[in-house]
This record gives sequence, C-alpha cells and structure tokens, in this order.
Amino acid sequence: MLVIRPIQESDFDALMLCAEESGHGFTSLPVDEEMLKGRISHSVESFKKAVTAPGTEGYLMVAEDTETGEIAGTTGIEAAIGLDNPFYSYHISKVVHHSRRLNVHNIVEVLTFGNDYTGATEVCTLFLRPEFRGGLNGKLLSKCRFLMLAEFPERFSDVIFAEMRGVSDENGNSPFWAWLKEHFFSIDFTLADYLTGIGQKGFIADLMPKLPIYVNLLSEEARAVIGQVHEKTRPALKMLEKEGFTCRGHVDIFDAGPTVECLRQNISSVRRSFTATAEITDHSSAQDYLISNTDFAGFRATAAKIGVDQERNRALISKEVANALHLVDGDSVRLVSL
Ligand SMILES: CC(C)(COP(=O)(O)OP(=O)(O)OC[C@H]1O[C@@H](n2cnc3c(N)ncnc32)[C@H](O)[C@@H]1OP(=O)(O)O)[C@@H](O)C(=O)NCCC(=O)NCCSC(=O)CCC(=O)O
Repeated sequence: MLVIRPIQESDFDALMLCAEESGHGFTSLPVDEEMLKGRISHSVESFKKAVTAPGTEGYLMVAEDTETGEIAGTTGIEAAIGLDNPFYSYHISKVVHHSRRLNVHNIVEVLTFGNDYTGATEVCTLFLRPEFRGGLNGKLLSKCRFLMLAEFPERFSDVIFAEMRGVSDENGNSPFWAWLKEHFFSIDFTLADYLTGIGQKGFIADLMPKLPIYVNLLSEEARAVIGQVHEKTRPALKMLEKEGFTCRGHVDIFDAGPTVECLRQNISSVRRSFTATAEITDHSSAQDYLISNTDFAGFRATAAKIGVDQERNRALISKEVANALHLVDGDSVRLVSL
C-alpha cells in the first residue's frame, strides 16, 4: 500500500533518485544536492509552521510503500508563489488588425510577459516512479493535495494552478526555447531550466523580451508547441482537467507548456470530499476512496476500499488503513470517492 506523508530529511537519497528519473524539463526537481536539501528543509519547516494565511510555505510529500519502505514518488504544493522570487508566465491574447478599406481582417496572437499568478497556490512536483505507475497510485499522488486544500483552506489561496511540462525531446531540447535562445539568450534550455529550478531566475528578468511577441513571427516549430504538454505529462494534465482545471491562456516562459487553473472551491475533489468519524472494523465495501487523516503536520493519505455509513457519518476502515494513516477509533478523516 502507498501512503502519502510529508517528506523528511532522511528521504534525501530517494528524492535525488526521483530527480534523476524525472528527466529534462521537470523544473521543480533539478539534480542538485543543495537545492533538493533546501526543498526538504523548507518543507519540514513549512509543515511545522502555524499559518493563518498562505505565504512562502512549500509542502513536499512522498509516497511510501508501507511494505518495503521504498519511496514511489513525490507530490507538492507551494502555498503562494511569487512572494519572495518573481514568478513569470506568458499570456496569450488576441489582437485584431483590421482595414475596412482594404477588406483585410487579421486576428493575430500575442504573448505578453507577466507575473499574473503572484499569490496563487501551485500544485507541483508530481512524479511517480515508472514501476509504480497505473492502478490508483497516480490518482493518489495528484488528488491527495485536494483533500489537504479542502481540510486546511486557510493555508492556501483561492486560485490553484499548475504549470504543465511542455514539449522537449529526450536530450532536453525545446522548440520554443530554441527560438527564444536564437533571438534573446545564448544558453541551452537545460541550463535555463536548471537555473530556474535552483531559484537563480535573475537572468530571466535581465534577458527575456519584455515587449509583447507576435506569435506569427515565431518559427513554425516554436508555434506548434505553444500550449502543448510533454507526452509523459499527459496523465497529469488529464487528472487535473477532470478536477475542473482549465488553461486560461497562460504558458510557461521557457517551453510554452500550458498553465491550468481552478478556483479552490470549484475543484471536484474539494467539493465532493467530506469528513467522517473513523471506525476500525472489517467491512465488505468494494468502493475505492481517497482518504486522509486531518492532522496537518502528520498528514497522511492513501487510496483504499472504505465503507461509508452515511446515517452515522462513519468511515469503516480496515486495521491496515488505520495503521497507515495513524488513526485510532473516533478520529476524524476526510475522504472522496475515486
Ligand atoms: C503524472 C503521473 C504521476 C500519473 O501517474 P500514472 O501514469 O500512474 O497515471 P494513470 O492513473 O495511469 O493516468 C491518469 C489518467 O490519465 C489518463 N492517461 C494516461 N495516459 C494518457 C495519455 N497519454 N493521454 C491522455 N490521458 C492519459 C489515464 O487514462 C487516467 O485517466 P482516468 O482518470 O480517466 O482513469 C505519472 O504519469 C508521472 O510521474 N509522469 C511523469 C512525470 C510528469 O510529467 N509529471 C507531471 C509534471 S507537471 C507537474 O508536476 C504539475 C502538475 C501537478 O502537480 O499535478
């Protein structure tokens, strides 16, 4: 059984393995010891912090196999981005060039550089090691964050978004970046992505084109990938779309991958989740649920078959699930059907 829990300092080697396996373009997990250690300690501090409004907290969690102790993947939430480091994106908008006299009506798209998501909550760092993919594991990693958003709303913004990895090849070359590089930068996408991942984003402000860019002036290859996701990221996008996330015209400034967003209260799993009292008992329910405890610092979530007694507002859970979530009879749990 996989259980989600906050990352600990002792998970460093496993986090490094996830960083290595996640490959190019996975900005939030660069293969960089100092940065990964920094992310772990920042998360440990964030989980301990008493919070009444979202700030610079970053919550990083891992999925642990309860039988082997192996770490299967990562999942994260940044409470409010852009407060200490600027967060950039391009917004795609339309401009009409019209001449009645010549009977010409051209609709062109323009990319505008900005910081529109400043203060919003980002769900991020979703990675499941290949041997653990399929079944309910990916859904557990992605959706456990929505149980957290529902249970602890004061820690998060009203707007939740995710930056989806854009198109790049197996060597890390991005067609969008190739165009930007040719005209504005002289460094490779992998280096730009790495510098961003380790928080050294100053070069963006220095070198990025600040004036709007007409999309029809970009190379055909660059235009073709605007708003497209990396093939390995399609399942992640599908899960967010099913929750109600949509792209409202923002794309990543390096690989042009889409940014998707949803109001917290409109996320399907936030809306559908409910709390109940845990009752540890044998049951015969065949319904899969995502279930978490309601302890923030000791947050734990898993996917399991749960019996729900609506009249008594009880969640009937097996001993194994109770142990995985550190629950005793009578504890409060939050759950949502899968
Ligand atoms: C994203 C995960 C964790 C998902 O795990 P799994 O692959 O086991 O998921 P799954 O349950 O098999 O699939 C989830 C849903 O996607 C559908 N699906 C599967 N393959 C698909 C494809 N090629 N195109 C479209 N949909 C697809 C499945 O049918 C299922 O839909 P149904 O629900 O209908 O059954 C994994 O694939 C992964 O680690 N990918 C590589 C890393 C990555 O690119 N991560 C995202 C980076 S971007 C990021 O981190 C921000 C986003 C975020 O944090 O959420």
